[in-house]
Amino acid sequence: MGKFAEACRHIGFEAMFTPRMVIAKAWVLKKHFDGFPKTSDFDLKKIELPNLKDGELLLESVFLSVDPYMRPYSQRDMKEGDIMIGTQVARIVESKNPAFAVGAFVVGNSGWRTHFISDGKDLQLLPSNWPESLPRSLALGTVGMPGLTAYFGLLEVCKMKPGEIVLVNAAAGAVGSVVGQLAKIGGCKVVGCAGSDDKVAYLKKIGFDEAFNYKTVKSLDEALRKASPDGYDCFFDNVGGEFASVAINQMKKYGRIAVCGAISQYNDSVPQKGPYVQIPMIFKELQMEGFLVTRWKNRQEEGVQALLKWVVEGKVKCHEQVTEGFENMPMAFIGMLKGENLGKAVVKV
Ligand SMILES: NC(=O)C1=CN([C@@H]2O[C@H](COP(=O)(O)OP(=O)(O)OC[C@H]3O[C@@H](n4cnc5c(N)ncnc54)[C@H](OP(=O)(O)O)[C@@H]3O)[C@@H](O)[C@H]2O)C=CC1
Ligand SMILES: CCCCCCCCC/C=C/C=O
Repeated sequence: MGKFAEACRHIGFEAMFTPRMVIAKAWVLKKHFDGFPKTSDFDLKKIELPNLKDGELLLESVFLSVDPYMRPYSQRDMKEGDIMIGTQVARIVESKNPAFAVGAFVVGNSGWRTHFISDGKDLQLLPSNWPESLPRSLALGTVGMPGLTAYFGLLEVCKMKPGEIVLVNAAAGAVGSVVGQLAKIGGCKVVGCAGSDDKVAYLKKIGFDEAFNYKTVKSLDEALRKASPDGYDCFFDNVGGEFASVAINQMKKYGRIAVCGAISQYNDSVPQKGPYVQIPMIFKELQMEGFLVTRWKNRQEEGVQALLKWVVEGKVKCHEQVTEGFENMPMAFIGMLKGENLGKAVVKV
């Protein structure tokens, strides 16, 4: 070590001159899921990160998202040994890119990792008007991808109009809880279904007109009819399968169904066979449209600003299920698929 570096070490400036070695932790898909994911399907790896090149930045994940799409995505698009796909809120800890300052927070799509290097192209800075008091984790939930799914799904796919009746399932989750609240803001009557009495109580607290526990009702058909004897104009379907097959028969004429998710089918090893949709589609003249939130990438700013405003004004309430510790990511993911979350499931590193 040279005299200058030695002197720096003594006065604590060593880190300024010694390139820091960062070991990132990452969760990989060890084995393709067979049915419901198990913790043994994941492996925790350590990866040594190289020094930054010009234009690059080093980021540290602060919150990571666990989302249902990861389950079908892993089956279709991942190989065993790949790092789990996912989004995080991350802090910039080192920067050789003038567009990104150290200390700023971004949303990244770098998978289940504690640290990563980026050239900035795939990063989204948190909006500059993000209030200091608002948890940054909301950028993964109500003011992020799930909130945008609710926003564009309701406006562009369901085409909801004031006075209409909206049905949403998985209603106490990240997408569903925003769907219900936006439909209320839009002047609709909202019916929500969720898988526990606590979730049902939460839905009523945040303004749903009717809510019931789909796991304990004697007949789903009767419960839907009781909640809205006139039927439904819009059905925001997060669940698919049996629920959707029953609900389609209670759509009003010219009703619109937004096929957002099919979580009841994601863990099936053998595809479900169900009743077919053609008869109600024809005689009720329904519209049923599948969508991915990414369709509205070019309107992301509009959606984020609208959601942020409603959250700041207190018109949209948020709840998060926060799991502490990066090592608990698989557990948080599995828990969310089992319905253990109220609101958005996130992991705090
Ligand atoms: N099309 C798109 O672009 C997008 C689609 N999605 C989809 O939206 C849906 C909701 O996602 P998100 O809000 O993030 O997740 P949630 O926060 O709603 O969490 C998932 C919830 O699904 C419910 N659930 C799990 N298994 C079943 C089942 N067999 N039957 C009924 N409900 C079940 C559970 O709630 P409960 O206790 O009520 O059963 C669980 O809490 C998912 O299907 C997801 O794939 C999400 C984002 C974008
Ligand atoms: C890691 C980047 C992926 C972010 C895109 C998320 C798109 C979600 C589409 C969801 C479909 C069904 O759940």
